[in-house]
Amino acid sequence: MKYVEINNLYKSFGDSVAIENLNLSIEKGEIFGLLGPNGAGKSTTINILCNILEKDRGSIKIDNKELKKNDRETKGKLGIVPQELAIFEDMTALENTMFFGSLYGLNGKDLKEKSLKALEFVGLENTKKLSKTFSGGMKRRLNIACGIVHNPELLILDEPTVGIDPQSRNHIMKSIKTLNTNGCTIIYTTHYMEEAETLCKNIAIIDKGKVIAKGDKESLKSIVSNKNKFEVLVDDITIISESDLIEINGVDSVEFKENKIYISLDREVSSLNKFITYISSKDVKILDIKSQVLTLEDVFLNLTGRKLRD
Ligand SMILES: Nc1ncnc2c1ncn2[C@@H]1O[C@H](COP(=O)(O)OP(=O)(O)OP(=O)(O)O)[C@@H](O)[C@H]1O
Repeated sequence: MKYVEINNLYKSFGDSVAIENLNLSIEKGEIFGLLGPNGAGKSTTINILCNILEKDRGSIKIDNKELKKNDRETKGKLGIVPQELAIFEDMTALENTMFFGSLYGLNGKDLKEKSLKALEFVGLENTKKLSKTFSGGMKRRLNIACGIVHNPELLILDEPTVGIDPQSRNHIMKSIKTLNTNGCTIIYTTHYMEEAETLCKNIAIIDKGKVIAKGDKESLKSIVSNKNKFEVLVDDITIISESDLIEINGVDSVEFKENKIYISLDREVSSLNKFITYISSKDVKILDIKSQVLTLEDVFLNLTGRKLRD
């Protein structure tokens, strides 16, 4: 079931077009990745989704309802974790989450309980200090707690891991997975393709305000190639026959160099197992396998001639 439907969304700032007839649909319960380089239009798209910015034209439906200004019911279903930290530095973590919870209409015991739960979720439940004393990663985690305090059905995260240490990054990635497992639909914008690969099932790659490719990871990669390539180091290559290998279903090409086999396999056929079984049957030891599996970076490079990150 579709939870978010964006049709022909258009937004310009003066002469500069930020979003040009963007179409996206996001399924209920998925983590959807919006991947693109700086200036691609990710923040503009999600700021329109959250009613922070007004669109020029196009339509947005959330949970089958056209998004309108000041729609309290839809607002209550959304949680936003903005790219710029939206926390009050002179308040504690709990004061922050309680403030944001109250904006969503929570109050009394419910507000305190949900605020504490959100802090526990991001691992900040025992922090009593003012937020200005927090590390960058802790501030980012608090930013997330403020966005989830009211248990949103749809959580939109705008580059939530920019400029933080690997430990906080891992914590955030894990939290997002758990939120999703608990039923929250998530839109995750990033220019880190590794994050999109790890978290998201479906991804839209945007560039210069346009969707240049969308689909699940495998279909995006098949834009570039439908082959996976491996470099396999063996202890004795002389026992192996190139013609036997090429006979294996799904093997596209084979090349021998010194004690290495360079093999290209059809992505749709699981032939790696058969290849390994063949090598083992010859009593040859595999010393190392290096995968040259395609990444979303390759897809972006192929489509635009540029890298995601300069
Ligand atoms: N308030 C604004 N006024 C003028 N131009 C803007 C404004 N906001 C965004 N833009 C322009 O719109 C385009 C899309 O910007 P946007 O911030 O949506 O990109 P992004 O993909 O989120 O990039 P980043 O990762 O750098 O935030 C850019 O060319 C940007 O300069």
